[in-house]
Amino acid sequence: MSAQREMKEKNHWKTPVTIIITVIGVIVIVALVTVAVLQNKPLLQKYKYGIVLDAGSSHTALYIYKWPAEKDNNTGRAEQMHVCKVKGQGISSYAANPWKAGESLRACMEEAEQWVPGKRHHETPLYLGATAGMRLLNMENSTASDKVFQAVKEALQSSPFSYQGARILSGQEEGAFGWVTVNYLDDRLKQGLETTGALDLGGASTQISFVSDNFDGSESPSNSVTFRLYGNDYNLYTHSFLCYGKDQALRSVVAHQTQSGPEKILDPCSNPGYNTIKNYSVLYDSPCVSNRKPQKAPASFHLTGKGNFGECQKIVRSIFNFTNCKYSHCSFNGVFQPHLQGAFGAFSAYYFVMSFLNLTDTSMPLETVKEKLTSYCSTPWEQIKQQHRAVKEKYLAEYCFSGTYILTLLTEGYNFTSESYSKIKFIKKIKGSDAGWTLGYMLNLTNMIPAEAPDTPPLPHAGYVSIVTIMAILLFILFILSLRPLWPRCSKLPQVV
Ligand SMILES: Nc1ccn([C@@H]2O[C@H](COP(=O)(O)OP(=O)(O)OP(=O)(O)O)[C@@H](O)[C@H]2O)c(=O)n1
Ligand SMILES: [Ca+2]
Repeated sequence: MSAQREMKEKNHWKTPVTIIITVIGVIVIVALVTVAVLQNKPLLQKYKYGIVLDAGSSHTALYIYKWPAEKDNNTGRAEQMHVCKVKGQGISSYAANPWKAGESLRACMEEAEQWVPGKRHHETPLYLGATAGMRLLNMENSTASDKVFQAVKEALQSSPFSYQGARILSGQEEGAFGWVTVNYLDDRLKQGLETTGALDLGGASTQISFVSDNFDGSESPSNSVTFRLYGNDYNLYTHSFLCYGKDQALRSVVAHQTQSGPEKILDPCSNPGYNTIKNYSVLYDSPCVSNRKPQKAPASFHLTGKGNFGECQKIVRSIFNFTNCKYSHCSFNGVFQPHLQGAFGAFSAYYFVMSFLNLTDTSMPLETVKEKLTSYCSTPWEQIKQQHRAVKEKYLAEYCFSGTYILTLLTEGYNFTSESYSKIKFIKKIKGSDAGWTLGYMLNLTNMIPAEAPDTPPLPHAGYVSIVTIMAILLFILFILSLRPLWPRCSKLPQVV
């Protein structure tokens, strides 16, 4: 008897009504989950591209960036895809042959055509930003600078990309966009984290940019740049020192030693045994030193290395003016600077020089840094050349000066102490992209960093799909239960009390 009842109870699950309900239910669940998955599935990754040419004083580099094409992809970050170093010197060096400045860019422009997919060429923005080399040329000879720009524009316009302009960046822009790059790549902006300061050392100018709690811009408005990024307000302190890039600073240091127009100098910033002949007119052919050209001087002078860090530092110090500060605090040359705050990323020549000298470890006490520089500077030139055969002689000859200059600029110019010095990181790249102003410049011009934080979906995609699936199954079970009165013989089922 009980076996018979059991059979019947089992059989009622096979009645047509229940079978139809089950089939419809399964179809509904499958449909719901499919819609949820398809609707929210990230589309096949497509990329957009952007190109920025960094026309620096010593060289030009072409950067290609790429980022996921979907606008609402909040996880996508623009990243460097490729960099092409333009052969030869910076565009300002072509003042006498402007068309050559345009020609010099062609090889990298052709390389860029290979990197960016053909169908994206016409929609890929192309920018050129020139920095301190062109600022100086523009000051010295604006006609020549205009001609260089004309040649450069023609070369860029003849490419298949969407040319958006070529211009000289102001020092503030150069500093601020370097800061944006560093903090964007570190994801500090999106997450509203404490920001990292940016230290950029170029050939002709140097920039310092950081956020300081006791800087609101009122004391020196020209050093203030404000941003609203991802819903956060930033009041950035930034300053660019023209003529304090490494090449122009070296000019000043040599100019300091040639004020009387001598035929030979014993230079403490060059290694012992280093010998070269320098031309007076070449040395003084820069607005950074031209007003100091000795009245009476031969055509050239002999420079012989002495290799003495202490003496070199004395001369380096002399190119900074530490008197006359009309503000509460100054760095040098009467320029306002608030108290240093937080961590700093130091890139471009800071990195080239300090990595060559094995001095990127900033936990090293400043005294040890000095000792290492003292030892490097006093190493004979022949020995240096033998130890670094792969390094260009031009760079090699300058590392004693460059190391001394960097240490002096940081500790005496910007007032980094042993404690704050340890918060500097000498960096070249962050997550595969070069630190520098170019990425920040492009992000700004393409409006890629929103002022307000984008609305993020409350759930990640997988969580969303799981919840929809569970809900659909629950709804189905409830639906089945609600049909209980229709179940044949259900009323005869034993009641659970
Ligand atoms: N491996 C390298 C590459 C470059 N340099 C030197 O580093 C300095 C700065 O280079 P860079 O940052 O590229 O300067 P620019 O952008 O050309 O100059 P600026 O920003 O002032 O326009 C130059 O003196 C260059 O000779 C170096 O010592 N070692
Ligand atoms: Ca630069």
